[in-house]
Amino acid sequence: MITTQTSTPTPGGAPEGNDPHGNNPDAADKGGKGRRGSRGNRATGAARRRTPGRSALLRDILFAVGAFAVAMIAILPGREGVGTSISTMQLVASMAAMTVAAVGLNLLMGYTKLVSLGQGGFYAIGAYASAWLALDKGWNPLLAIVGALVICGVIGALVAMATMQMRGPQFSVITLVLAVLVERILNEGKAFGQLAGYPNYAQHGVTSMPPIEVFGHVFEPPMIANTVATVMVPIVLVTALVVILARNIARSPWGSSLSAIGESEMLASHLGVNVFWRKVSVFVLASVLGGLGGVIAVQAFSHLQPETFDIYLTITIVLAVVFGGSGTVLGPLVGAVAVVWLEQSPILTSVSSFQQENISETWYLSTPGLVGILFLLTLFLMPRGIVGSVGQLVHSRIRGGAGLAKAEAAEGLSEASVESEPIPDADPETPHAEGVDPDAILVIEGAAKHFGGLKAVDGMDLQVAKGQIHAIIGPNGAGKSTLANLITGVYKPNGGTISFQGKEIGGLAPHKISRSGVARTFQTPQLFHDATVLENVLTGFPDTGRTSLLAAAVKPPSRYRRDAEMRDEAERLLDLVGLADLTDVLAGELPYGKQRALEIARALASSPELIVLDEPAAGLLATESVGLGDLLIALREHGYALVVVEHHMDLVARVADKVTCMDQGRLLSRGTPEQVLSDEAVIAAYLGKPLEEEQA
Ligand SMILES: Nc1ncnc2c1ncn2[C@@H]1O[C@H](COP(=O)(O)OP(=O)(O)OP(=O)(O)O)[C@@H](O)[C@H]1O
Repeated sequence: MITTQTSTPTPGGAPEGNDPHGNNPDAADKGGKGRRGSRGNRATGAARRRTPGRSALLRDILFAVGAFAVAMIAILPGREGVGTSISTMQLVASMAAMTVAAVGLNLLMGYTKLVSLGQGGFYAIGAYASAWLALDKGWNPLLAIVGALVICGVIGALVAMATMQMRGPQFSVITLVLAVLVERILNEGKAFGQLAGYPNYAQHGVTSMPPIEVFGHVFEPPMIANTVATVMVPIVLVTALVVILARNIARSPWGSSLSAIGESEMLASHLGVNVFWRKVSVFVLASVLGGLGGVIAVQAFSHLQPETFDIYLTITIVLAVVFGGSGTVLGPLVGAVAVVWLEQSPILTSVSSFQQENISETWYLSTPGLVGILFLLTLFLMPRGIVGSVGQLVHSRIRGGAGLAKAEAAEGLSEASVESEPIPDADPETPHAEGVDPDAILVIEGAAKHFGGLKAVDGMDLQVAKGQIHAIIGPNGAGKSTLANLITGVYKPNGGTISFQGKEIGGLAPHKISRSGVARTFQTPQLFHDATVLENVLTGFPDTGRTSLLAAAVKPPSRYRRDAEMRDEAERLLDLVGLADLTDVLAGELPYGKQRALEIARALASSPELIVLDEPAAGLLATESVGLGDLLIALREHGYALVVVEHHMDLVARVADKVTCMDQGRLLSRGTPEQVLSDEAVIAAYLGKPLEEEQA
């Protein structure tokens, strides 16, 4: 699910005031000025901006304090260092190792919907590499850990770059093969102690890993009776830190970009996300966290057992994520703790014994089999996992269907809503009211797109100026959507040029075109149905594509400020399109017409210069269509250039400044709505029927 975006520093470290889309503190101030002139609750805008930042900071501090407190409480039983606490501390360490690996996998599988079955492989690489560097290469143990994590990151990057064009089963199978290969190589390769394990007394003449030593302080593992297992302190603190940083990431625009990719890669790229590199980044991050899980295991147990790193390890990590709640912040922690506890609990041992006694001594489901059954039960009975299910229950109790009722009760794209809010100018520096020179910002010359022998677009020209609504009409299959897709980068043209604000954009990736100031809406609204209306708009801000991973994880103070600004701006845009009362309603609960309005609000969040709308009136009621027309006119008056692919001629006749009619990929007619809609050739192209019949 798309999580609420919290504040974000200016992406790429650029000064915030220089954001080309105007989504910066200054822009927020502009919004603030606009609001002062308009409706009632606007006076509280500044107060609202400050409050979310403060409460978010407070929530984050509480979460961090809670995480560190739980971590320290977990190792309290080992504070005396008595022998009986060894097994408890090893259990806690196993939970910590599993949590860290599961947190990494959750970013990949839960948010990005890339189901990797290779996490156990990275766990093994982290474990073996840190042991190998420390023992065979004589590295300082701390440095060996860093080296192991770098190795995991590099291998993760190579695997990611080789597999990121794949999705679904292909990707999963390749990562599964990776996990199997890694296990065989590490367990049987001569350098790593063959089947005897590594490090291992028989093969290497050492009994255990050298413990980490920092400034003369030795971090002892929970292995020796009457010795305090001091390594447990860094283990649980690192685990808590990983959970905190992962929460920051998941709730940042960077995290939203992962959810966007999980929903639809095409949509994510139109939101300005470089999908390939974002997927590579999250895979590398997951690989490093998988490796860190293995490192923790080595530090806690001081040796490696080959049988620990079989394919069952990978399945256990996947189970931890699914059981706890895939795509939730706390799910991997809860799942890891539950699964590790269950595996080592007397319950499963008793069940195994019961099977042996009552079913067969030779055929019975051992722990992996029983955990497998648990996996299946989770998928069938609780697909959202523990945290996801509890969250859903709480959410529905709190909301009590109020959201849906609100969505049903609220008016559509009403005239009042359109007039209520001033819209930010597309470019405040440039005058663009009617009568002002409308220089074309979009210039298409000879554009062509062929699908095999079919010329979907065949030598089209088009010019669209600031503050102009240019409607594209034509019978079904004329090439209108293909032209829209050429402008927004979905297709690379086979010929011709497409320049936007003087720069050639033909053939650029959608995220680059989006970042240059072109937004779009789709024939069928592409929304995050499990996210709220407000969260959907928040994904439209350029931050989704531009926030760095480091900024997302660390969450500097500027993020809180930016978060408040974005929320303020998002609420204003929702007011503009008539959804102000539905901010907390799930997008999937909105009627179709309001989903279209929401898509427009999200498009506006990127502060575009040009918006391409693909059949925005499709599926709208007549009253909604009127409201949509009002909104389009309002957008034009504020300088946006609009390309509207549309079949509804009443809407076209009312709002368009210019109309281009296409047929069989070519220009059929162009002019004012009156000229084009009365053109004999256009009428003939619509099967000889009056245009009203075509749209019916
Ligand atoms: N990805 C594709 N692969 C093959 N052919 C395609 C593809 N996309 C569009 N076409 C074909 O290109 C032609 C133009 O399609 P396009 O969707 O652009 O028309 P349109 O004017 O938008 O039609 P409609 O009004 O029905 O949406 C059609 O013949 C269509 O079948």
